[in-house]
Amino acid sequence: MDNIPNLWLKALPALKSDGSKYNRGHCVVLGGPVASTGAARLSARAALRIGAGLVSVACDPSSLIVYATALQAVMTKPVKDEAAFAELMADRRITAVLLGPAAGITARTKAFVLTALRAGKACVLDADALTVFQDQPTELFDVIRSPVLLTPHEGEFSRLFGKVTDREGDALRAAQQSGAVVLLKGADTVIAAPDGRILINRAAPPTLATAGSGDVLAGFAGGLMAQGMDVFDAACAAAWIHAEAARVFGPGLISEDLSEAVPQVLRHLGR
Ligand SMILES: NC(=O)C1=CN([C@@H]2O[C@H](COP(=O)(O)OP(=O)(O)OC[C@H]3O[C@@H](n4cnc5c(N)ncnc54)[C@H](OP(=O)(O)O)[C@@H]3O)[C@@H](O)[C@H]2O)[C@@H](O)CC1
Ligand SMILES: Nc1ncnc2c1ncn2[C@@H]1O[C@H](COP(=O)(O)OP(=O)(O)O)[C@@H](O)[C@H]1O
Repeated sequence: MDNIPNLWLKALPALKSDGSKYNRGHCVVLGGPVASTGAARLSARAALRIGAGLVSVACDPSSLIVYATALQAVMTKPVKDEAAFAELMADRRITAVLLGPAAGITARTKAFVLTALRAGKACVLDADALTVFQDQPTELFDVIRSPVLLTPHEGEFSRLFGKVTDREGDALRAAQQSGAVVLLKGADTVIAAPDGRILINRAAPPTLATAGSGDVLAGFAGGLMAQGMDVFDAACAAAWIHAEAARVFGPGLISEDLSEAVPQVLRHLGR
């Protein structure tokens, strides 16, 4: 079935007139090292634009100066090691965590993913947060109990689940195997849930084939999940809004433009 707004529009977070930023959720994005901060910044801005009340980049103290200088509404949380990240994850006001964009294929990234999952957080795992489990994917699947969204492109998908031969069947099998919602990116994006739900986001503009657009998509999903949206609905809404933002912006799109087109897309959706 095609991914159309009527399928998730009622679940899209709506503002309460007497609400505060704390009612809109807090999304934490894991930041990469000092030379690779752009991807997490794109994700964090996307999470904020889609409506999360607070967004923080959790980063190593060695890269703090870059994030702190570059970010404005997005906050920073220095975390020097796994224990500090576990302490951050114990904050019940943090309602979603996004890990992976340019995080690094390192033991630290793997440990932080496992820590967020063991804390029971709603998580979006993208890019390096998937690749770090390529030698033993069951190490990841075994700790998935909370609402989790995996957002691989075909290269990342093949590292965890094997080569893609049938995009819909493979995404569904991956969701059932991992216990997570799987969003398999591509010109047509497949979103599959462990319970058998599956939608295809068709006809996204090819202008999305640009560096960092997947980081923005992960940020949209994380921002929606932080607001309490069901993980499958959040994945479908994020994929649709991502494509629509590209359509609205038109030619010459770079990843930075996607978040800036979100207000227009939300207005058209009646938000
Ligand atoms: N601004 C920033 O800071 C940005 C930082 N970024 C960060 O860079 C890091 C590396 O991420 P990455 O995705 O570029 O590389 P990687 O994980 O090696 O996989 C690529 C290999 O997989 C394969 N492949 C198959 N199908 C594919 C497909 N549909 N789309 C893409 N690849 C596909 C293909 O193999 P081939 O088919 O060529 O043999 C290809 O060689 C990661 O941390 C990411 O977050 C980026 O987000 C960009 C913006
Ligand atoms: N030809 C295309 N047409 C439509 N959408 C595309 C096309 N190529 C890629 N995309 C979309 O662009 C995004 C690319 O994400 P990803 O591969 O993770 O890139 P990055 O790592 O640079 O962020 C995905 O949402 C994917 O579905």
